Amino acid sequence: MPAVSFQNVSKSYRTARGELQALKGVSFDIEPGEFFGLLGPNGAGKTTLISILAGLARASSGAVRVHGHDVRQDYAAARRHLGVVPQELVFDPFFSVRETLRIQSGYFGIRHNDAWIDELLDGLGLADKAGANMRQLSGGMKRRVLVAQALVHKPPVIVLDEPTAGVDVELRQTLWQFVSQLNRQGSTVLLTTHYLEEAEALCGRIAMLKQGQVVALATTSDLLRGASSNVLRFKTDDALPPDLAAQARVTGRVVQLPAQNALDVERILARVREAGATAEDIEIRKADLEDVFLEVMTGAAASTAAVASPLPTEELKA
Ligand SMILES: Nc1ncnc2c1ncn2[C@@H]1O[C@H](COP(=O)(O)OP(=O)(O)OP(=O)(O)O)[C@@H](O)[C@H]1O
Repeated sequence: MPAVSFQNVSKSYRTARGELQALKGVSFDIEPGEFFGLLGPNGAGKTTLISILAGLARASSGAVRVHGHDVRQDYAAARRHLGVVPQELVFDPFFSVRETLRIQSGYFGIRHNDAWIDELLDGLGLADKAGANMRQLSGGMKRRVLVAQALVHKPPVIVLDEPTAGVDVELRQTLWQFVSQLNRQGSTVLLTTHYLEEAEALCGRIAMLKQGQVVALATTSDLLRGASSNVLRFKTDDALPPDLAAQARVTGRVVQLPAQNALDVERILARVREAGATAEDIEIRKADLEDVFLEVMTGAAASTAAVASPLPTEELKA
């Protein structure tokens, strides 16, 4: 039985400008023990999908199950199997860290949870803050408590919605060490993030959402293999010819272009020279998840076999 199952999930919102379809028939399963990444640009529908999974929003149609429990018909059982770390920090400022975690345990009917609470505090680098009031904690510390709070009932499925947005390197490392350890011990992890480096390092399988639809669903290594295998990187102050500009990832002076082989590299550099531009600091590197993501989002990867797409190519290009 899958740990999480999304079956043909659609969601529309009524807005002042009419109906907005945030999710359009999303289907995929996450198996127990997977570290699964859900990626997509702003507005793709990631938070909507997670809100439906957590029972905070209702799907317009389709079904979502957690360890076989329907999130609507069998809400309490589904919720018990889930530990959701939300994006936003909301706490009662008057309780201490330990009290906050005891209260949360109480919501799940768990008493005498201090041994596990201590393990959580230790694992998340919060041991010396157990007695501190929530209002005395820094933003990063509060975020750690949010993670601990989601895990008080030892849920088999951990859902992290952009847990590292705006947090420092130390917290990221603590968080990933702890979550990876829980994953190695059998927990299923569903992660949404805009940090593609983190997703590449952590996730075994990835789904990419675009405008409410799954446009790629494959193991991380298959996604990387399916991408243009190399990237040509150089710096320039000059304008690129329009055909190259359309494919390029440009950050300030740095231009990055997919290049399969040496012939591609020569062809691109010749085109740059012909356009009267000068390329400096030329490098060739292996494609990473960010390159794959950009290829998928611009439709270029729709034809690559390794990107197991549930949609026909025509739909992807539309
Ligand atoms: N309560 C709501 N009412 C109306 N429209 C909404 C509501 N919540 C989300 N949307 C719209 O649904 C679409 C999907 O939004 P969602 O927040 O799920 O995207 P996301 O992938 O999580 O984006 P981000 O990366 O910015 O968090 C967007 O167009 C958004 O404006």
